[in-house]
Amino acid sequence: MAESSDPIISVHDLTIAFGPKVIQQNVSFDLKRGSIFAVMGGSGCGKSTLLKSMIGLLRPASGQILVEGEDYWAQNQRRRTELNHRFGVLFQSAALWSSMTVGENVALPMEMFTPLRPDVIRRLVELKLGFVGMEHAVDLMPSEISGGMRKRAGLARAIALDPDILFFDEPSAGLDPITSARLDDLILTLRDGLGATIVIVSHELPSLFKIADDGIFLDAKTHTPIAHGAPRDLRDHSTIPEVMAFMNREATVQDASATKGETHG
Ligand SMILES: Nc1ncnc2c1ncn2[C@@H]1O[C@H](COP(=O)(O)OP(=O)(O)OP(=O)(O)O)[C@@H](O)[C@H]1O
Repeated sequence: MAESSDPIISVHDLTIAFGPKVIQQNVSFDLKRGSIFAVMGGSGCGKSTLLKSMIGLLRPASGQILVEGEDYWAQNQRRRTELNHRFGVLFQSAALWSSMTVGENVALPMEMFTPLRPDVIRRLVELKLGFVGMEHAVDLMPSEISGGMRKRAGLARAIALDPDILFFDEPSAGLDPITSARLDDLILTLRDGLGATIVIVSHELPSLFKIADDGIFLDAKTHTPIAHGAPRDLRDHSTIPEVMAFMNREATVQDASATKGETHG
């Protein structure tokens, strides 16, 4: 892990849009090296879309994403692909190839992007699966393992190329609370053990309070971030009604217009 205090990624005045439909604008934040950064906000506010623009799947309408000072979207495709090797991604579904064993899934990025010999790859696959406690599942098919195990296998694949920045989109979706808590511990281990920097999109507030030390809150109504900070700090100290309601799981936003809208009998 580099010792520099410079941000590993800086997002500057980003606008993300689908054609004329602006999803979020004026998005700016620094991703501190070694942090676990939460992208928060209600359904449809643009969390996954922001993630997509950070991992190279969606070109922003304007603004910059600097990866250690290098303007990601100003690079040609070849350079962007090189930068992508620094990124590990785990989507909600874990997205394992169903026709390949767990081990083959983890091996795939190494086969595609490294010149390593098959026996070396096999050893590395065992190491990666060992890291997530899945070494016994190397020869199983994805259909033979549970949802939590699939997530862990997806994690092993996400770290196949030793990325230093990991992106997780709803990693605990569909998991029971205990499996979800174990995944939190694994994410902390990835940060502390491998020195990775992690960006996480999640609605799981207990998980965010436990693991995230920074974040951004995207507002669906105004299409712009309305708060920055660690989820637990936003929960305890934010005075913004939308943020307070979200962080404290309140069904209604406590503001003047909401109170006015209440009817009694
Ligand atoms: N390919 C697309 N074309 C047009 N609009 C899209 C596309 N993908 C997503 N959107 C829209 O962009 C907005 C943001 O979607 P996104 O999936 O990023 O939200 P989210 O905050 O991740 O939501 P959730 O928490 O429900 O997963 C939504 O209004 C969605 O309908």
